[in-house]
Amino acid sequence: MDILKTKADMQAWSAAKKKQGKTISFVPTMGYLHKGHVSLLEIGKPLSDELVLSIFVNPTQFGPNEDLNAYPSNIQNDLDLAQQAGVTGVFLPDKNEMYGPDYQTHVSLDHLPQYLCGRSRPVHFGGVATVVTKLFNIVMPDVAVFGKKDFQQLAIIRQMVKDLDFNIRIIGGEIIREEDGLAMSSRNAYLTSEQRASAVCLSQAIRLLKQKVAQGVRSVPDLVREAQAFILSFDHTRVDYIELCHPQTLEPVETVQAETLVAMAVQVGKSRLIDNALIEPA
Ligand SMILES: Nc1ncnc2c1ncn2[C@@H]1O[C@H](COP(=O)(O)OP(=O)(O)OP(=O)(O)O)[C@@H](O)[C@H]1O
Ligand SMILES: CC(C)(CO)[C@@H](O)C(=O)[O-]
Ligand code: BAL
Repeated sequence: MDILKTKADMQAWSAAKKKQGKTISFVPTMGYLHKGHVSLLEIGKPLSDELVLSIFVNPTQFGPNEDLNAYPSNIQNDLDLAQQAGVTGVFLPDKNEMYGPDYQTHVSLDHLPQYLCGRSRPVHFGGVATVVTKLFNIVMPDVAVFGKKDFQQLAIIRQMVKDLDFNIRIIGGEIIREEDGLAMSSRNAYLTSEQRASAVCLSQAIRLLKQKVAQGVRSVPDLVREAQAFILSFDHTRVDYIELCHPQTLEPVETVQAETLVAMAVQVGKSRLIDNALIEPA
């Protein structure tokens, strides 16, 4: 497994592989790897000859009051997991390597970032679109794998790849969960044991909403009210949003008539946790 710390080294590595006729799968991450990340590596591995993992905590996708400086890190453990998963190249740049002092170009999308997480994280998706564009140009993958836990991020990347004509196949990996249903996340590391017990409220609220829809409830305000009350019955929780929306446009819906995305963000202690699922009315 090769570790590449500069853009030039990474580009040269990928160019050399391509010259040998090899294809490249790519999994971008911010590190502190867990089984969710490993599942994306497992998806990417059989699809190409080479498997590249990037680890970069991208400062431009964090707002001023977010957890950039507290973001967890354990590079040695990440490298061990990467090796076990068959990664052949790790891109591990630092902040100055990615953004020089005169950096001034940003990628933005008109609509998709306005919904869901974009409302409370106004700079987030511009930062993601910009860094993923840079990572695609540096790693030059044939295939890139993103998790469905960040459903809106995946939708934005797909749109960006289409709009900007990247010749990269984008694959979405299913959400990997703890035994009690909590979606795995690097931010689960911030939870105290009491908060960890409350964190199950997101996946349980999704289950509740699925049950209500199966019972025939169709009114989104009613569904959201029920889910909100359920989540607030757990200690240490604050609802950022619970929304039901169109799975492609992410526009809010008023009634559940067709396949609908339910997405939520809940602050549990210091962790802002997200979860989502598709609901199909019977
Ligand atoms: N539980 C999960 N199941 C599947 N994919 C996941 C899961 N958690 C994260 N991913 C995916 O891993 C990739 C890298 O995400 P990232 O490094 O931000 O991890 P994270 O655990 O989501 O961290 P955070 O706590 O910042 O949300 C993204 O494509 C993300 O959607
Ligand atoms: C895609 C990504 C690596 C860009 O920094 C990040 O948003 C993430 O880990 O999901
Ligand atoms: N997985 C999304 C990265 C972030 O929350 O900044």
